[in-house]
Amino acid sequence: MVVDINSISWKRGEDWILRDVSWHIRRGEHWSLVGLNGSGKTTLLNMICGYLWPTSGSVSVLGETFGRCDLRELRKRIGWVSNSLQEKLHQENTAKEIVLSGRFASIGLYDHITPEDEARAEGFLRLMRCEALMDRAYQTFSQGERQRILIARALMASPELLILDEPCTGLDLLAREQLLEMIDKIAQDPHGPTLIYVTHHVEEILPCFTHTLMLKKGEVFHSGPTPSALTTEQLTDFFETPIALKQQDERVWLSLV
Ligand SMILES: Nc1ncnc2c1ncn2[C@@H]1O[C@H](COP(=O)(O)OP(=O)(O)OP(=O)(O)O)[C@@H](O)[C@H]1O
Repeated sequence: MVVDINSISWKRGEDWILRDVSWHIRRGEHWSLVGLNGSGKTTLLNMICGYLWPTSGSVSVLGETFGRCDLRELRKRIGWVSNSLQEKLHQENTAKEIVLSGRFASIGLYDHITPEDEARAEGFLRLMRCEALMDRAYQTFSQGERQRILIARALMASPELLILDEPCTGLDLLAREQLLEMIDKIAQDPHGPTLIYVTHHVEEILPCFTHTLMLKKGEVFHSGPTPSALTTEQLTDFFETPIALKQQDERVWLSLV
């Protein structure tokens, strides 16, 4: 089991931020995590990475049960690509240095780099179609290029679980579709990580995301195979407004009715 979360709740003051959330992710599955602003997605991811502890319930990730494992070691096996990471990186580092730093989970490069590390970094930059950007400083990149470099950086650590936290935020249509194509390639790699793809936009849920967890006001609204989640009925209930749904290329496109 990649993620085994049983009935977790998290209370702050009088508010339940998460309530009775269970989530079971098996190897071979890739999940999308959908929720409106404030539904508890980031809180749930913080629990998976061991940065927050549930008030009740149990969390086990990659076979390690929280409370009985070394969280620092476990975190090395999990990649989390989020927009907040962008601000922490050294803006003057080149794309290649940023990717290489992922090998050591460091901000900046302090460790000894081997020719194999360099070759792997270049390979991931090629995979993310950034080979032409390798030697340019991070601060000069567009949002789409930054996201691709951050994903290459995360892959450098060979994570078993990779969380992509709203990677398409701020991307134009073309940049979004290009990034989704690359994410699809990562998902198709049988030796690649299990993916959790976090989004507000169901249009971004590719067919490679076999399962979907819909979180609403801190509770599981729906959890299961993606086709069972992305129906007119479910989405109308989820958004609390009538939704029209169009299927195209095994993706759904929404409009209000
Ligand atoms: N430490 C905290 N103390 C009190 N409330 C908190 C704390 N952390 C989060 N919350 C609240 O919990 C709710 C869920 O927050 P969370 O960031 O998990 O949502 P989210 O689904 O990631 O939202 P978004 O899509 O906007 O990023 C919000 O109402 C937030 O204000």
